[in-house]
Amino acid sequence: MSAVKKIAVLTSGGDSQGMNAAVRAVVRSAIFHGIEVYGVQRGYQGLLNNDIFSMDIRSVGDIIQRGGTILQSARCLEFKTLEGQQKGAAILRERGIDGLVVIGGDGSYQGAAKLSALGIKTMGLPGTIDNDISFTDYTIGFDTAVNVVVDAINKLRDTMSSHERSSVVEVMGRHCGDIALHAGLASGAETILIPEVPYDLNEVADRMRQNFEHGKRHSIVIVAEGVGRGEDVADALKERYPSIDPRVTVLGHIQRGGSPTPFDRNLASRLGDFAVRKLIEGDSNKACGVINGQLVATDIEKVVKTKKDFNMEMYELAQRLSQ
Ligand SMILES: Nc1ncnc2c1ncn2[C@@H]1O[C@H](COP(=O)(O)OP(=O)(O)O)[C@@H](O)[C@H]1O
Ligand SMILES: O=P(O)(O)OC[C@H]1O[C@](O)(COP(=O)(O)O)[C@@H](O)[C@@H]1O
Ligand SMILES: [Mg+2]
Repeated sequence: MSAVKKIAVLTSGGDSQGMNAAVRAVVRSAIFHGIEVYGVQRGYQGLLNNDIFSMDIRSVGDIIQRGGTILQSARCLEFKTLEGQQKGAAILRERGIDGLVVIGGDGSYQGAAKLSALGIKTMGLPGTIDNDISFTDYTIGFDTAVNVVVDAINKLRDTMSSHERSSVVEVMGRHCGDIALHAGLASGAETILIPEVPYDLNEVADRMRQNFEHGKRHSIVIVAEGVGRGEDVADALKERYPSIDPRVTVLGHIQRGGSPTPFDRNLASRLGDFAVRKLIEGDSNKACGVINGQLVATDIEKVVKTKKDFNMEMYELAQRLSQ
């Protein structure tokens, strides 16, 4: 006997590649288990607007390969208030919807926790490119975003080496350096500036000068947006070492677009199905993730309170290899 009869799914916060694959998995897994499933348009904003529609097997056809989210996403201030949350829970209850899968980041998770306290069974799926969610090794969209960054840096390397120039590349990651770190190691960047590790621009400039003196004619500096603007880092480096004259590239929202990698599609598919099975078992207020390849469900409060471990070993390796 399933603990839920009708469930809904929404995507919220910054979108990420693979959200569609997750929506597809939720819808098809629910239908497979004989549960009715609804889509909520535009995250919590759509919930408050009662923008909810019935979904079937075909409504998620031909989306596994598409970036963005067919359900669209939004940020909704009203939902941060108790009145907003009560209104959302009442709308779901009136429709007989007793379970909700929320695909989003830490903010969206907190909304899911509030709904759970109001009697709606909720499951969170980590949909964000930042990889800033604890109790999961990876978030849906992170792998694709890293691929976008590495692809861009490959292109930059071509022109930078032709002109013996340095490049400062600003990447996303509001409070988390994972995109910068993973893309930095994979693309052989000389310098990776991230919020988790303090840095000294004098040292960075000195290192670039030493490298130049030892025959290195171009270099890549990756700056996670959580550290500051790439433009400011470039100005500061030029001030300290005028002959560098770096060019700045801000990758911006390009990193949130494009077809999800097979890794992200598979992660999303596994997590979407897992969330539905957890709801069927009667579980609620959980964040679904994958740790060492195993699917796990952790209390949302614990997840939002815990800062994700930073991989210092990987950071040090990137430094050692980029002499
Ligand atoms: N503390 C909270 N309580 C209830 N809802 C919240 C809370 N924080 C965020 N939300 C909802 O989740 C939405 C997305 O959160 P946000 O932090 O912008 O993105 P993300 O989920 O990607 O971290 C917010 O616009 C809001 O509607
Ligand atoms: O889409 P916006 O509002 O410009 O937000 C940009 C932010 O969203 C992200 O892409 C993803 O962050 P969230 O998952 O928390 O929404 C960050 O890397 C970036 O700082
Ligand atoms: Mg967030």
